[in-house]
Amino acid sequence: MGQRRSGKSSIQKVVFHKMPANETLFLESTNKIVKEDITSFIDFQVWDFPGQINYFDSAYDSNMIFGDYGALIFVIDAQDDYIEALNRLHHTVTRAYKVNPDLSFEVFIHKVDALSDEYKIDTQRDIQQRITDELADYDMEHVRLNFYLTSIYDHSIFEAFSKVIQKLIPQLPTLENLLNILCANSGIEKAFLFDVNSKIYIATDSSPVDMQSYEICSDMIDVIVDISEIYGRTNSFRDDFDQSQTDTNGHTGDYGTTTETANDASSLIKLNNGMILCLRGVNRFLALVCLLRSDNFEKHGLIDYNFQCFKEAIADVFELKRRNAERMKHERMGLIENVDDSVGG
Ligand SMILES: Nc1nc2c(ncn2[C@@H]2O[C@H](COP(=O)(O)OP(=O)(O)OP(=O)(O)O)[C@@H](O)[C@H]2O)c(=O)[nH]1
Repeated sequence: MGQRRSGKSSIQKVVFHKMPANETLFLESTNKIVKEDITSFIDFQVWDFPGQINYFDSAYDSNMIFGDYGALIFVIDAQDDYIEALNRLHHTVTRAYKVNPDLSFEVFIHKVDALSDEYKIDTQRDIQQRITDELADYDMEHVRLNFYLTSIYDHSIFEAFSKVIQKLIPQLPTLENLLNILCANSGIEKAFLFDVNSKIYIATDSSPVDMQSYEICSDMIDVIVDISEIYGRTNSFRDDFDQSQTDTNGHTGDYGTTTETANDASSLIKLNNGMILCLRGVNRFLALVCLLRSDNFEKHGLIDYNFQCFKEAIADVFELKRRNAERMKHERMGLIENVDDSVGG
């Protein structure tokens, strides 16, 4: 949500449709709610609310708008006067919180590409202060809002979206734990588990994320996708991530003739600062990208073995999730049958 022209549709197009940032200049204003299904390691929907609609109008049902959702992202154009946007944010938060207190509120202070570093920080501080004061005036200081400085012209929008999505993944602590174990036992400096389609990272190990490592790991996905689209046997690494195997060291892998090799996409890039970037396909949607010192890569047999264990553990985590979802579905159906029985009886 957010004011007109604040950049909502651009964010959606850049993150989920790979639209180059400068092409968003030609996007037309959205005039109805656009719902988009994202199919990935978890299935979710992204709704784009047109800025021109006043959804506080009694014609709109608050339960429908704020009801069953995980996160509300409010986009504020930092290059514009944001007082009106803050009023709207305040109304939105107070109304949404009443309907759905579990909703996480995420504020993207957007289009910061044109602002100096100092001005960015001042803007964030000002926005944060104003909205906190306003919420406090309405006895709502306990409602937590998270703030991000974003732009579609750099990686910040992917980083912010990653953090929003991570909060919606119940398995996050398990994934982080697995990454920590993998890093500690393989001499890996930093590891990210990426959703290949959107370049959102769904988990990372607990060492601090420095922007440079994140950017280079995220860029590696683009490089590999591009190379595989040109030289891979399948048409698209992204579409057929589980069927392709690329190796930038010169030899192309044996393309998934068996399911054993199906998820074995792998690639190595040696950087000239003595570090190695390593990508491994984990499943149809996910890839692990890690950064390690070249001396640690000498033990690559160990790394391969550890990685295999990691991959199996990830498969177990998602298999458990699938089985739980199925069990809940059956339980619900059982309940419905019971209700039918009792109604029929
Ligand atoms: N400089 C800069 N411009 C941006 C950024 N994101 C979006 N824009 C521009 O902002 C303008 C409006 O973007 P839209 O995505 O159409 O805005 P919207 O919020 O969806 O607007 P409505 O559909 O009217 O609600 C476009 O010209 C984009 O190119 C950004 O990060 N930086």
